[in-house]
Amino acid sequence: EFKLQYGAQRTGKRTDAAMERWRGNRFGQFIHWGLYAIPGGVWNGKTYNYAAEFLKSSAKIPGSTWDSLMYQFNPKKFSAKEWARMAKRMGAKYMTITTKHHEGFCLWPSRFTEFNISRTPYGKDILKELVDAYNAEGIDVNFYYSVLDWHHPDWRYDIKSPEDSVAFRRYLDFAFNQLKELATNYPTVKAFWFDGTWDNSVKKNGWWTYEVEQMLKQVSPGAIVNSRLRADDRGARHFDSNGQLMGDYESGYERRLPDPVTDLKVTKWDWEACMTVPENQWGYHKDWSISHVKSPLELLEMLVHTTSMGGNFLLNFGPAGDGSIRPEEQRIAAEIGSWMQNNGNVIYNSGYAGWEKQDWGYFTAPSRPNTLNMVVFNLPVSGLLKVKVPAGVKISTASTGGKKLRVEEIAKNQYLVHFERKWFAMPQVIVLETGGEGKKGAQYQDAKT
Ligand SMILES: C[C@@H]1N[C@@H](C(=O)NCc2ccccc2)[C@H](O)[C@@H]1O
Repeated sequence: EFKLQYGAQRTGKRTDAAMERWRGNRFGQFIHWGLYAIPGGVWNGKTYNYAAEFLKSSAKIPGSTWDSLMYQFNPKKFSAKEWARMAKRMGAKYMTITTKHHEGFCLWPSRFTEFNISRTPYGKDILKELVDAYNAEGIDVNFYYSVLDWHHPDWRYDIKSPEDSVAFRRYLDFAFNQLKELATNYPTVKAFWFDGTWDNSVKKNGWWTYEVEQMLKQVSPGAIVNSRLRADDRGARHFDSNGQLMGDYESGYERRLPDPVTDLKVTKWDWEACMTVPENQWGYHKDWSISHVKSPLELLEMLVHTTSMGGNFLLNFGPAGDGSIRPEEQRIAAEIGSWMQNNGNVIYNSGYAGWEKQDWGYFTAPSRPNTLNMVVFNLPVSGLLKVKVPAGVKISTASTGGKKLRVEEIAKNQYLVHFERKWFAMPQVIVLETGGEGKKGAQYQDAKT
């Protein structure tokens, strides 16, 4: 056990109302929008296949050239209300917006840098427009903030000299002031999503990450911060040197999900997975033919998978430089939304059931006791869905769309749900009621081998 000043401030899940709301929201929309959306992965006629929000580094563009994109930022097709309505139809309960990405450009009129929205032809406070439009639709707004900042002269990747130390301290003060500005000026914001904290410079200043968490929770009571913000006294990140999760939820699942059989440890804490639609594009890229583009159904399965393991799913949208949402993303919002319309109850306020994963799909546990949801993605040719229950649990009924299905107890703590449907276009939901008595005197004799 290490004695830590800047380690985890709490063990176990937060149980306050703000965290229960964040947890119950389950499904969020990530939005990556900044100057990188203007070139969209193409520079001087050349398409760069790397993530579009890194075009500055992948195309080796000088800072002054990149920064002058600010004078072109004038999204004629931007409508915060339209974006919010689309997110509502998709069934997102929260939205996380990049206030400042690695490029350092601020979507709000920050008084701590000129490199912000007020200096663009657009001029208006995009952050305020988005917060107001999404909140008006009943969707919570969270702020993404990159500590890594390619624009700020005092940013350092490591601290190798007294000069680095002095400069980086100025940078940390700048970032602290920006964060306090964000928490103060946008009081309805619920959570802060930190990124760009993997460099040695931040790892050597774990105290600052602790101070930021404390300040945000003072300025904005109930505020939620992700584990990615935090480094402890010894530079350990996400989990402190004693193995305790820092921040309020684990944010290490980026473009990957925990395995439902081998990674069950994640069910012990709150966590969120964030996901791109292409293989690796967060900002708008003009050419999505360069990688696999996930279908609405692939993404819907990831949402259900995440809920089944007690996590939140943050699905990314990368609006174009003109403020339009590309057709692929519109279709994803519409198709996921059509399923969520009728089945959102298996996602919202639902989580890990603690039952053994089966091949046909995922269990989710609603807040209502003695009921469980089966979300079926893969129908076995037998039409028989295997369910193994924890010792002593009995299944009394199974129904889909209000229609009863035959439930057959076939061995100790094992049932088959008869689901004779031969084909379906969207995942099917079966509701299980538990309780009651199993077969009287049922003898399931273990074989002698
Ligand atoms: C949530 C995602 N995190 C950012 C990311 O992958 N940064 C890693 C990175 C930072 C700098 C150069 C290469 C790669 C992405 O741009 C997204 O914002």
